Amino acid sequence: MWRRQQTLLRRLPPLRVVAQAPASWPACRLGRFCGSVPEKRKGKAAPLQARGMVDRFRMRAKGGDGGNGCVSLRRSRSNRQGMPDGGSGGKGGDVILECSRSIWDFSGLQHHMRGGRGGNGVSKNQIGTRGTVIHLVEGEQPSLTVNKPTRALDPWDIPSAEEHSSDLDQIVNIVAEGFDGGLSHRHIAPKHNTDGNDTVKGSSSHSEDPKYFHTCSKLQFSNSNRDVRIYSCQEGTDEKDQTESEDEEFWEDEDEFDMDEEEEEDEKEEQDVQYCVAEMTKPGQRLIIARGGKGGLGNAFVMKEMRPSKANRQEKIARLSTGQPGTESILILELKSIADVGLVGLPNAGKSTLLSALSRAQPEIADYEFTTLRPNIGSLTYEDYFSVKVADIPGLIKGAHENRGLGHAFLRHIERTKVIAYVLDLAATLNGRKGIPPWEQLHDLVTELEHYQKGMTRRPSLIVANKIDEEGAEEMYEELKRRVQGVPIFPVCAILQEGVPDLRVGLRNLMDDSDPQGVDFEENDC
Ligand SMILES: Nc1nc2c(ncn2[C@@H]2O[C@H](COP(=O)(O)OP(=O)(O)OP(=O)(O)O)[C@@H](O)[C@H]2O)c(=O)[nH]1
Repeated sequence: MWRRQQTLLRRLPPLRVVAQAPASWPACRLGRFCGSVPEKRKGKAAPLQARGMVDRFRMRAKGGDGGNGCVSLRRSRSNRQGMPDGGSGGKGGDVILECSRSIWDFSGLQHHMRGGRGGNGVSKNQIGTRGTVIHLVEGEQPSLTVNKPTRALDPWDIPSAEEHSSDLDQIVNIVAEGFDGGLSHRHIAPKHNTDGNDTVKGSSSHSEDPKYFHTCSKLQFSNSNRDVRIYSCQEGTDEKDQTESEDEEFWEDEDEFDMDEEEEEDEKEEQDVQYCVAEMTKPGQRLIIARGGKGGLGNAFVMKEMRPSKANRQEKIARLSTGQPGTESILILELKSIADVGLVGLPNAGKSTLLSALSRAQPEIADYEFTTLRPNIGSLTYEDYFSVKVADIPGLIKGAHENRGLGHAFLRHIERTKVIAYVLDLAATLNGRKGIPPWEQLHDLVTELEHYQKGMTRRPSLIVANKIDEEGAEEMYEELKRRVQGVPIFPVCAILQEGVPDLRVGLRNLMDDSDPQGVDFEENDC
């Protein structure tokens, strides 16, 4: 078994952890293709992948095939004909998706996941042995108890843009709770999550059974505060040669399922995707994404339990001894932040500076556009220990919905925020700069958000009029107040942290506010 693990390890590339990773990636949305594997299309690289962060990922999972039952006779002096003693084959391994705090993004994930094949039955009534594991991260130790959340790597510990989390997130061990996402089965009912916290619930599955995880090593590719880990476990050790050849076939498909092609294929197949079939938001949640096939029956079992007639005995034994194939599914994994407040602004407006002023986050700040290439999340804690998560997403530009700039790629991270804070640069047109006036910035931002999701701008919002320290900014601020109504406007100098305490109060008020309130400004004003 050890040799086999080594073989598999060699074949799998080591998993990477993205060191400069965002802190909080709570929800993972899964979509399942109900159609067949898409036709190969060569071409452009996926834009997000090119930028380093993988927050959308397509993968194919295949449960391990069940091992074959053994046909064997034990002969003795007293029984020359022999007694059937062939053991049944082991069940193929399931491929399980697990939500974990230590995953940053999908960059360490394999596009193909396959559960191990169940071991073939052997003579003397032994069933296929249990326990071969596919490791996803090099160097992790096998664990006997994986049915609880693990904290192998705390995202807050990784030096990057995120700060130390002060909120005491409850680590809820939902542990599968009979969690059968049913993804590996024929029918999947789309799940509509309303509160962003619920998850798929279902009937019982193996994952409840501690036995099932026996000798299953959990190893993770990593992501975040809420994240996803995939591992595969197997009941039954297979016979080396047989499995290896099957594995090779599976990995060979990799070319046909190339990462570069996936993003563009997504567009083509939009109509085939069942969106949001499951959401994983709490550490420890597990989802079986492909089930291992049942093992074939050994002749000892068939003879004892089924007592086939002499006439069809051989045929029946042969038929029942074949292990069943594992199921297969193709999924899209998508990361979504669950921040409370989303900072939205044009590039260079000072969002990252503001995030670092509001919280202890230390995102990259520079005097050029698109410094922020991935969302950063900071935690804002009040005196009464009320905590608010603030997400700073890469700058939006006009036409983002037509995929200009970083496009809509990151907007999904603020899709669930309760409050939107529009960060406007008061100094964009001052001192000879050729920027956009703040009210036009706001107009562009609102337009882009509405393009992304209708009604998005109706949620509680405020405006951060940043760079009030610049010469002429006061006048711009007055003009902005005149043109924009309906939302509070906070003059701020993020760099000197001026106006930040008031802004904190304003954000808190909006968090407590139950009445939706959006930006309201005269069209002809902008
Ligand atoms: N004068 C002044 N400059 C500021 C203020 N806040 C931010 N800046 C500067 O504005 C520039 C852009 O700041 P960032 O925080 O990187 O802006 P951003 O919106 O995150 O930019 P992107 O990453 O491109 O989206 C930096 O040079 C900051 O020093 C402010 O209150 N006053």
